[in-house]
Amino acid sequence: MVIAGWNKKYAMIRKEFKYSKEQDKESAIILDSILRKNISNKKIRDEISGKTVFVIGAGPSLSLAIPKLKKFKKVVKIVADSAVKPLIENGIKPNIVVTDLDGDEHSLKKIGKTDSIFVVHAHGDNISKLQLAENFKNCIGTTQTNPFKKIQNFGGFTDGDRSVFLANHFEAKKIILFGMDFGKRIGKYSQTKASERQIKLKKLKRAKLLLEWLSENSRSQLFTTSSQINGFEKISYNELDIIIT
Ligand SMILES: Nc1ncnc2c1ncn2[C@@H]1O[C@H](COP(=O)(O)OP(=O)(O)OP(=O)(O)O)[C@@H](O)[C@H]1O
Ligand SMILES: Nc1nc2c(c(=O)[nH]1)N=C(CO)CN2
Ligand SMILES: [Mg+2]
Repeated sequence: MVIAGWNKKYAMIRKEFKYSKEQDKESAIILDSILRKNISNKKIRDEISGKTVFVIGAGPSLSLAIPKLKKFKKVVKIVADSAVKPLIENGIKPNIVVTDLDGDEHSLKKIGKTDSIFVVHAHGDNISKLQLAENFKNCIGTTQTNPFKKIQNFGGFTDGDRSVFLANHFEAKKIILFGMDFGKRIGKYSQTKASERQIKLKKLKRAKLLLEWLSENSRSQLFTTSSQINGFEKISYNELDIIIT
């Protein structure tokens, strides 16, 4: 089931970014046809339900977070797109990758061969990239329109906030954010082209508002090590040992 109120949020996003519902649907249909061996939700639920999970984005604070993250080998890490590359370069393995396939292709393909679970998002502007999903051993597909066949909708917009909506959907006990700064600076690890900076900043603004909206009804405990988000408790890296228990 789609999170209550999502369709209204999606209508606002379509209006703000001038997206076409028809193209979003078309993309989802193509992804559905590509996902011949999509995995069951049980696998992903087992990773998340009742657990503390980290959601890792590609904001400026990711550089500071990486040395801290190395300590927490056993904590489930849900990693948004461009954050995958710097993490694997530092020996940190994502358990779940949330991507609309515009992160570093080489890193996505490399991790796609392992047992990490991929949550691939189809939208009207990534149709040409969907074929990449064939490289992922464990993969599920998502859309921002209505779910159908193998394609699901857990809510959310950018890869980072969609990771939080995913963790919320599968009832994580605690969700702790890293590299999720939003604000006016795009992180150096983000694969954003110069021509897309303005639109990216607008997307980040929308993503933050969606997380604040989610926090109003979430049953997960929400924390952030990055900049302040209403509804999330701001914590320091020193507090992690206590909070993850
Ligand atoms: N200041 C920031 N700069 C970059 N990413 C950020 C920032 N703050 C939060 N994030 C989160 O990190 C995620 C991963 O960053 P990345 O640059 O890969 O995004 P992206 O792949 O372009 O995202 P999307 O495709 O969803 O727009 C973003 O989806 C966003 O939610
Ligand atoms: N149609 C469309 N949908 C999206 C897009 C986008 O560029 N086009 N980008 C997203 C996150 O970056 C999420 N959803
Ligand atoms: Mg992306």
